[in-house]
Amino acid sequence: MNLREKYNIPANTVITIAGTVGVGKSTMTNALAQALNFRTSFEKVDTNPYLDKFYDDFEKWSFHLQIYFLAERFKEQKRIFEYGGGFIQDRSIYEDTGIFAKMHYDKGTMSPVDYETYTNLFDAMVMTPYFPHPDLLIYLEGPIDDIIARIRERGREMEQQTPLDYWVEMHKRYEDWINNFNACPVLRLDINDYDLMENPAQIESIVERISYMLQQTSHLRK
Ligand SMILES: Nc1ncnc2c1ncn2[C@@H]1O[C@H](COP(=O)(O)OP(=O)(O)O)[C@@H](O)[C@H]1O
Ligand SMILES: Nc1ncnc2c1ncn2[C@H]1C[C@H](O)[C@@H](COP(=O)(O)O)O1
Repeated sequence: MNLREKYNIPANTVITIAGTVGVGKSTMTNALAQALNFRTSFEKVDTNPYLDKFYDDFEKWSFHLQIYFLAERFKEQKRIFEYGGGFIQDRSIYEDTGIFAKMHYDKGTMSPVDYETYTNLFDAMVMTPYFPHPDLLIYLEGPIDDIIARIRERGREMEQQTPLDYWVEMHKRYEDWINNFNACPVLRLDINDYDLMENPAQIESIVERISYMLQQTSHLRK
């Protein structure tokens, strides 16, 4: 019996993993997908044609990058729907607008007119009754110093050149964002309470908590 069956997790469940850059979303996505025998939906960083340019010049490329991410995530949403669920998704679509687009607008690196065009498009595509929300959002959180250490350790060139203030600001915004998030149920995990790299078997206790949350919120999906 696999963990999905053991903990009664429906085969069509869709779980999205949220949290700031470097917190461990991809690592968690892989571990959970393997434990539950689910498919994965990843952000494609290496093939993103705007990401490097964006880190070089936020002002010039913010709008292009947000439109690109929106299109990519929407295509992934369609793929998940077509398979009938059973997915772990690395990063939620809600973070694009709630964190990234808003932060760049507030900081002046996305113009008001671009921000309005983007949020209008986002709301028309996503915040409608026709858009299926995930069954659960797992929010990964932890101290900023640990997260910066992970960004360094991963070593993506464009992220190394970005001022530390950028990650600090993002970390703060994430805390405010998650405290007000209500598009779907949320399970919060502190990265210092588990270590999937040192101890992969800990995934079972996370699956158990997921199962509990899904049972507590099952009335919302009927
Ligand atoms: N439990 C952990 N302990 C130490 N390092 C970790 C842990 N989980 C992830 N990492 C490392 O942190 C970095 C960022 O993790 P990643 O899963 O790519 O984050 P994200 O997808 O949120 O950006 C990677 O180098 C990864 O190997
Ligand atoms: N919507 C976004 N706007 C700007 N930058 C973004 C957005 N979504 C992801 N990113 C960046 C942040 C990281 O450099 C990479 C991948 O994110 P990660 O959290 O490491 O999976 O893309």
